[in-house]
Amino acid sequence: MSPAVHALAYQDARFASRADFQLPRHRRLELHRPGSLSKWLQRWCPGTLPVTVLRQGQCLPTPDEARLLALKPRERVWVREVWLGPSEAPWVKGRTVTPLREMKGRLQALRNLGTRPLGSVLFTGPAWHRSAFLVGYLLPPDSHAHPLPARRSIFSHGQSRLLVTEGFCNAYWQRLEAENAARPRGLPARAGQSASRPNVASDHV
Ligand SMILES: C=C(O[C@@H]1C=C(C(=O)O)C=C[C@H]1O)C(=O)O
Repeated sequence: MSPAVHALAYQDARFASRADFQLPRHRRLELHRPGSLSKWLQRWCPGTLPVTVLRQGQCLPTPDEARLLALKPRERVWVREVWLGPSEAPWVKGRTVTPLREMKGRLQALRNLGTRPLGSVLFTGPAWHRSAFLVGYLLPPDSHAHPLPARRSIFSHGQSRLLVTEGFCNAYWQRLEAENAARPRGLPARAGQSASRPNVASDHV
């Protein structure tokens, strides 16, 4: 699957936290992995983690984002959409949304992130508070693309909030499951193994 197909398929995908959410237990647990996801993915890359920026800039939020961030009607946000992992078969689709009016001070630096992963800002320097994960699916507007198991949480610091949504592609599950199968029994990959700062809080999004 080329990134272009992915980009079209999952742009502005709706997040659905569904009552019929069904995943094998190990995948469900994986969605709650604490710490920096980009750092976790980094171990699969010999050099730097490939980050493909699909778009970055101002737009209107999706209805579910507006609701979660309690935005005013038609209030604009700054959005960044990326693929993390090899461009021919990316592992994770990331979408970060912050209300424009909250994009002050240190958050201005987000505009210059480029292909550095967001995790390099969120998990180093001053502590961000991270809400508990909401898990579900990313439902693409294009019905030919399949839903991705996904999670989202809000990072907050002072008056600033970032809603980060991460959708996990087949290539991610395949790689992880191959790795687990190769590991001696009783030694599962430990949640938070790669976390520089767990940064997990108890309140729900
Ligand atoms: C939130 C993190 O950042 C990751 C990096 C992103 C980016 O560079 O835009 C987006 C989503 C995340 O998966 C993380 O590393 O945990």
